[in-house]
Amino acid sequence: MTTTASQPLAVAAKGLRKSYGGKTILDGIDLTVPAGTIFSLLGPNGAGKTTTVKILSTLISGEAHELYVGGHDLAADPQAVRASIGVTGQFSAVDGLITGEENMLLMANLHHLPRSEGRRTVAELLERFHLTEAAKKPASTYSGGMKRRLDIAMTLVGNPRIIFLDEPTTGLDPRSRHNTWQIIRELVSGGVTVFLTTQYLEEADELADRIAVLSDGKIAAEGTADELKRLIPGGHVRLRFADPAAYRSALVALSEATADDEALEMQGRSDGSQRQLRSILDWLNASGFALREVTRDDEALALKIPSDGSQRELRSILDWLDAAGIEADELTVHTPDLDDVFFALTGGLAQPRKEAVRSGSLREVILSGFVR
Ligand SMILES: Nc1ncnc2c1ncn2[C@@H]1O[C@H](COP(=O)(O)OP(=O)(O)OP(=O)(O)O)[C@@H](O)[C@H]1O
Repeated sequence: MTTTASQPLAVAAKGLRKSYGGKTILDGIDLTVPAGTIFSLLGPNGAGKTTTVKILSTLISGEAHELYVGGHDLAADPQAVRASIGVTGQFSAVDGLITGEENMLLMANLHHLPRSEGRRTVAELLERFHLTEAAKKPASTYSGGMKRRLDIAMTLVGNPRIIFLDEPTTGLDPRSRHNTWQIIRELVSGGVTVFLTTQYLEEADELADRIAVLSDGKIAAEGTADELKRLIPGGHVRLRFADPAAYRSALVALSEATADDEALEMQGRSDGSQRQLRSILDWLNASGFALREVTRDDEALALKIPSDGSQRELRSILDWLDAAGIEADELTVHTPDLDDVFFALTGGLAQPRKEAVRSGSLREVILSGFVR
């Protein structure tokens, strides 16, 4: 299997391209999926997710500088790739006219499993996917969730090490969706690699070790859910004060830090020591902190400070509070959710922010007369 320095790779693609009639669908994308992990390809309708899955699972051809699946060179040995993967597409492979068990046995035949081994595997999988009771009923009588479970169970008959799940929970109710997530987690804990496409950001957030956002035929961003959330503005640290005096002190400390050194000297302020002010200014410089974007919530006695929530930034905020002798009663880190990331990266409209925080620059705060 292809490996990085640390881990074998289930999928390694470099410069993957696909065009239909002169229209570029995939514009040279790179994908790296370590074995035994869940990788999610996220993108809006028509982004090229299914096309990617189809190429990686040998259903259609694509061009690439390098394309390995399950350690096999896809161009040189597609048969070996097929033997190591399972695919569950958007459109179910389940035949409604025959029973669930018959659907499974058909798959066992397709995989040339000996009869007794086929029966044993099918019985085990039906049991594992809670379909034993319904096994003898026509699949057309199954609910959407049962059909999806049967579909995934059918994919597992050949014991694949890599599974491609193309939008596996589209159209499922929340309970069935959670059941499917549980199944996916169990698969991965058994060592299987899952390559998942989805339009549900929550799904990628829940399941994926790594996420790639596909937009306009390119990977717009890739990383863990947390890394992606830090890529876009919107993250902040919220400081809440129980004591109105402490809240005002924090505002005063910040407001003094907005004034430049000269102005401070001209003001001859006496309620903040030079050392304190210096430490605040140092902190602001060190953290690259955009002071004008601090917002306040007078009712909640809370300040919202833009931050990526990283350890470094949290430390500098705490250092600043210490240096200014201010004690906040609560410090919470808010990162944007994947919805924000998705809209920002795929060019959609940004979601309205969720918190109802009165905003205004600190200068506006001061000018409004709140801090005297
Ligand atoms: N056989 C084909 N011939 C021409 N164009 C195609 C073909 N298959 C896909 N496309 C086009 O390629 C683009 C990507 O399609 P694809 O199905 O990969 O997107 P997707 O990200 O899976 O979208 P969805 O979430 O809607 O399933 C779309 O514009 C689609 O119309």
